[in-house]
Amino acid sequence: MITQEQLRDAPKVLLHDHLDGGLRPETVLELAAEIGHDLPRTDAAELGQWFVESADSGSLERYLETFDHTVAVMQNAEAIKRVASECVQDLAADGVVYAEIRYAPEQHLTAGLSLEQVVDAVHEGFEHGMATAERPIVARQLLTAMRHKARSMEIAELAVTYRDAGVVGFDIAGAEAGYPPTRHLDAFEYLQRENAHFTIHAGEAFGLPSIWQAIQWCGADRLGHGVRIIDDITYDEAGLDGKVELGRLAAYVRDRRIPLEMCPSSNLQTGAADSIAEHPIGLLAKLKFRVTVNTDNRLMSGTSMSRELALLAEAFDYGLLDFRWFAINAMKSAFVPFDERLAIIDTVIKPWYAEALR
Ligand SMILES: O=c1[nH]cnc2c1ncn2[C@H]1C[C@H](O)[C@@H](CO)O1
Ligand SMILES: [Zn+2]
Repeated sequence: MITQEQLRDAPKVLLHDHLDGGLRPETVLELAAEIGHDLPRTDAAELGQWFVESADSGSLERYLETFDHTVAVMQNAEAIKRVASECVQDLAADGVVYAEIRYAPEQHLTAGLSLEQVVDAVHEGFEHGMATAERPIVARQLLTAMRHKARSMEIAELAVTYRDAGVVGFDIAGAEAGYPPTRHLDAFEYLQRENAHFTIHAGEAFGLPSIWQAIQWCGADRLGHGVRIIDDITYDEAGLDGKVELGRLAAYVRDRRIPLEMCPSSNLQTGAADSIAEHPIGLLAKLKFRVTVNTDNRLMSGTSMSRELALLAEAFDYGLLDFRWFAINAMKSAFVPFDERLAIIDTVIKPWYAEALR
């Protein structure tokens, strides 16, 4: 049995976490009071509960409505810096040693900040967070463009401009149905020409065509969620132990070792999966897809990396060897340069597990 302490201490790698989905409820309250923004609750614990319950909606569109409040309080540089710093501190306290944290700069301009000022504020917040965290952590930014809007090219250029200043990649997010990845093909083609990295939210609220486009048209390095790849896999009722056949797309994803940024709790809330035990991650991990475990939105799901691992351990009987595999999978899939990935694997992840598994 893994103890709570081991779960927290185990070095974890997080590739999919939204900055505007991970605020502390107390911070939302304080920042809202500063700018006179009305919130649905006035007590921190109740507000935290409200986010989880409202996000627990069964649809991605309704889940996303809760972000109106977090985005509203992240419109000035001081607020953004604070949120960014606290995010890094909270992840480090939970044993995350490497994190890529994403947000959409275009959503933080209503009080007059420029896109560059937003990225600078997050950068300063991350630097502060890393310097003050209770454990060592490396935090990097991914810049997201909203898929229903039309600023992806501009945001992709911003990601390239800031590639040596804490930004390691690009992403698109928001409602998936009706907004296919190819809508932003120019941005993805530009990034490929610039030798830049990107991931795409795909196969969460829409199925295989979204995943296929993300990979075969847009050239995504990784898939955000990607749970619906399960629709291209046939397996009998015996499920995990029976006969399994991969379709061409699923085989391609596995053959090419395309990382899946899986977020179990978030998927239950948006209706992408019915329970942790039935979540495709069980079968995908068993079939040795490049599976990684992530939080998506800690505030909306009331979760943390160690909680996600605990839920999986309970459902699939995972132990330290599985956690080690998830951490190494994720670190191999990170967007920082190869030597930096290897250094964290060799000097942080492997030594901790070697000791814990002794
Ligand atoms: O899981 C998600 N799917 C699609 N979009 C998402 C998800 N979680 C957060 N977002 C959106 C809402 C945020 O405001 C935006 C940028 O972080 O990304
Ligand atoms: Zn997400």
